[in-house]
Amino acid sequence: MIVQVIVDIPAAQVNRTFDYQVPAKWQSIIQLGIRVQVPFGRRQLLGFVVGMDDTTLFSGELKEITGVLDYVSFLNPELIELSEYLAGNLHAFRISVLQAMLPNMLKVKYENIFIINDLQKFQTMTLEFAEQLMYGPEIEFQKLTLEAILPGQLIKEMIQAEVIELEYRVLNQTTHKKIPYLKPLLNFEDMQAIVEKQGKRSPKQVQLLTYYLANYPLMWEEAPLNEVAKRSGVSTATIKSVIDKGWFERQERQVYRDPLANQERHSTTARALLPEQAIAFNAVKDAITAERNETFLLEGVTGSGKTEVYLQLMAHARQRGEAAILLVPEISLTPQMVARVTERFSTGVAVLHSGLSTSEKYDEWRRIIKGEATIVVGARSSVFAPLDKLGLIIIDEEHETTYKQADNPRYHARDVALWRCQYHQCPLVLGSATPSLETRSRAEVGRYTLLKMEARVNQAPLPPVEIIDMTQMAVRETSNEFSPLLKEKIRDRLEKKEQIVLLLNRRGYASYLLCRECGYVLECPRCDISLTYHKHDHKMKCHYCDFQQNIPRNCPQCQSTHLRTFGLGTQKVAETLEELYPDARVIRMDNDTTRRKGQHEKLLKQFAEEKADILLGTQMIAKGLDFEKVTLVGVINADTSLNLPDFRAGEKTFQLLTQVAGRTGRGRFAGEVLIQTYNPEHYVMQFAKQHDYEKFFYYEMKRRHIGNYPPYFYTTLISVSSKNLANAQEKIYEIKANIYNQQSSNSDLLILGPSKGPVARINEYYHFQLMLKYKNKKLVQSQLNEILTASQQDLQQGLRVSIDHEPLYFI
Ligand SMILES: Nc1ncnc2c1ncn2[C@@H]1O[C@H](COP(=O)(O)OP(=O)(O)OP(=O)(O)O)[C@@H](O)[C@H]1O
Ligand SMILES: [Zn+2]
Ligand SMILES: [Zn+2]
Repeated sequence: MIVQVIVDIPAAQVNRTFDYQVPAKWQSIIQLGIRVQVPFGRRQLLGFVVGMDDTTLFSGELKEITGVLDYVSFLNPELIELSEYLAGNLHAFRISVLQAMLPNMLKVKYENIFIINDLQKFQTMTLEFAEQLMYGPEIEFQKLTLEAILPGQLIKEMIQAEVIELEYRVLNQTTHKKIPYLKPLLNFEDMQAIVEKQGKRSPKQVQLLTYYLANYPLMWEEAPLNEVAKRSGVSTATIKSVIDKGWFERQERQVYRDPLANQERHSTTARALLPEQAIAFNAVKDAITAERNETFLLEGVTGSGKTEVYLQLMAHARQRGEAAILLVPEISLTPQMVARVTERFSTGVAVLHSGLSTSEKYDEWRRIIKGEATIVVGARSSVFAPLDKLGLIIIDEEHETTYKQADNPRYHARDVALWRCQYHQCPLVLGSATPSLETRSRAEVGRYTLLKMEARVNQAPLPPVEIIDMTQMAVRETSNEFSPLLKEKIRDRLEKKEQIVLLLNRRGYASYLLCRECGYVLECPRCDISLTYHKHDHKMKCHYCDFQQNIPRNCPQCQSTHLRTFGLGTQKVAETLEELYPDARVIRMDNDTTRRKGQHEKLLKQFAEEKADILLGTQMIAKGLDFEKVTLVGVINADTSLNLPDFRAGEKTFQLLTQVAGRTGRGRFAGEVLIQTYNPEHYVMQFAKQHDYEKFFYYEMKRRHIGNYPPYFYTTLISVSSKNLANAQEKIYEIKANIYNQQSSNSDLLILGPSKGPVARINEYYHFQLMLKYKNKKLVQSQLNEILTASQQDLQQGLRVSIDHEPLYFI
């Protein structure tokens, strides 16, 4: 048997498969996607099995693999095929793509252990090898495989029969969580007899036995020890004493860590769909039933009930025995969405997100692999969930930039989903109130099917939006950030005991330190950008490289003591609110207050329970929230994100404003929105005022057409960075010249730059970039391949070269 292996080094020379022989002892356990150890030159490397065959095209003598690392594969044949497609399409190394598909667990250091679940069976099955075999309740993986004491086939059989189980153990932490269980060893009559005999002695033990007798036969099998203690009202010491007496037995049981354990769950059932919901539901349902690969854009205004449509579609797929993936932008920001899914489906849901510990995440993946979870909810990387029978993928808030990975491999979850749905011949649903221009324009030309939901579930109109012209305000004298109208409306809602959401647009915005004498702005010594003031620890920090320093007493340039912080932070706004409305209860939500795990959920829960009047936050409060009592939304500064050097600045600002405006008027109470801006006439403000995504879309499309931007052109950003300014500069010009030489007379390829990145120097690295815009992917294919191939060599010369297709971030 011959295996094709991708070795674990991201480099052009090894960006292909290598063939190896498999010794007989391992042949029965080789599967696609498992990791093996192979000799490579003088080294031993890790690699992934991506193909199996009986023959090879290699003419020399093949080497043999030297070890097997997995018995369970986290990659199925589909994902292996996908990795090849993605690597080619993204100009990334195949190994980087494979790595991105795996749960983090397999990327950290770990040891492999077999747990023996059934000692008796294990002993019987391994009888003939008993002499060589040393083991306790666990057995080292190495013993069984690398030293090949047991035949692979036997190991496989024992795994299948669940006699043994493979566990990856990170450092010293157990991955399978165990909890103690208690099991009575006495029967009913014996227990009764003991209680009678004991009389007044050992009252606590009697209390425990009486509890068992009273609840017979409940919990007599075995029950969690802590639960027994709690219910019967005895201490764990008492339980220990009855175990010592031989009346009870203590057992260890493996449990899956439940990431949702601390949330209350009510169960819900499908609601009767409203007419627009029903039309959308039926269209997608038909595609699921017909096993048709069709992509739908579900363009539904905020509060139109998209989630209910998702839930019923997932239920339909499950009924047919198929799995479904629901992608959300960021799980910690959308606890309500996760709750809705788990409330609807009581079992078989896996929730994956970055907030989970490595082990928790691993548990969830194992449930997916074993087919125990067929509905997967998660952020970007969940699109790789190894489900075998996919019936549906849904991407909620499809316009969100978090769906694109910011570093290598720079994949977009939407492209991955398109590929997987085609593979499985199933539909893809892209949902949003404000779709990305790319998606909406594909619906325009019929490549995607457009489904619209224009009415809100509560049958109420979208809330009226008022634009407040901040240039008209006597700003200099009013010392705060609130216009008189916004102040008045806040007071009004506080009096009525209704709730308020206030957005501070922090995108592209920070507070900095300025000398009022000479105008000096404190900058990062390693990056060409000003340092940001952090109030909570009173430090100046760089947002690019983590540099930090104390606030200087004197200006480094003129020694003056007149240094002042400028700019608006949530902390400062919260202070102003406190001055203006001393009795109002304010929740502040930003990176500082939500750093700790679970903090998002906690703050949102407080707000939901009306333990606060005002929710003040950055963009993290803009989406997904569904609170009936919110009747006022205020945007404190709408403009900051408009001024970014990014052709999508208008689109992103419009999406943000529309999403946050949608947080009000969702229930029985009417809502209202105030947007403070210094650009009241700007088209983004005007269309946001009208809640008119469609008009915005056509207008923005015209601008993109004139500027030759996506979706009319494909874009690729090539960046070069180096500590040496001249080298970086030289390299970027060389790349440009190469592309230009081969394509000089082509009007379908435009090259912008080279230019310095928006921040010219980050962490001592100088950045230069080149933007390619083209109509046909073939135009640049070979040049991009060349750049990738050379990148390893460049790296050795201190040059980092990267290729980013359809960049969403400009750094
Ligand atoms: N068919 C229905 N009957 C009754 N209530 C419904 C129905 N569908 C949805 N709802 C309720 O309407 C509210 C709004 O729905 P949902 O949050 O799904 O809207 P959405 O379109 O996802 O909004 P957004 O884009 O603003 O997050 C929710 O409270 C939901 O429970
Ligand atoms: Zn810095
Ligand atoms: Zn100064």
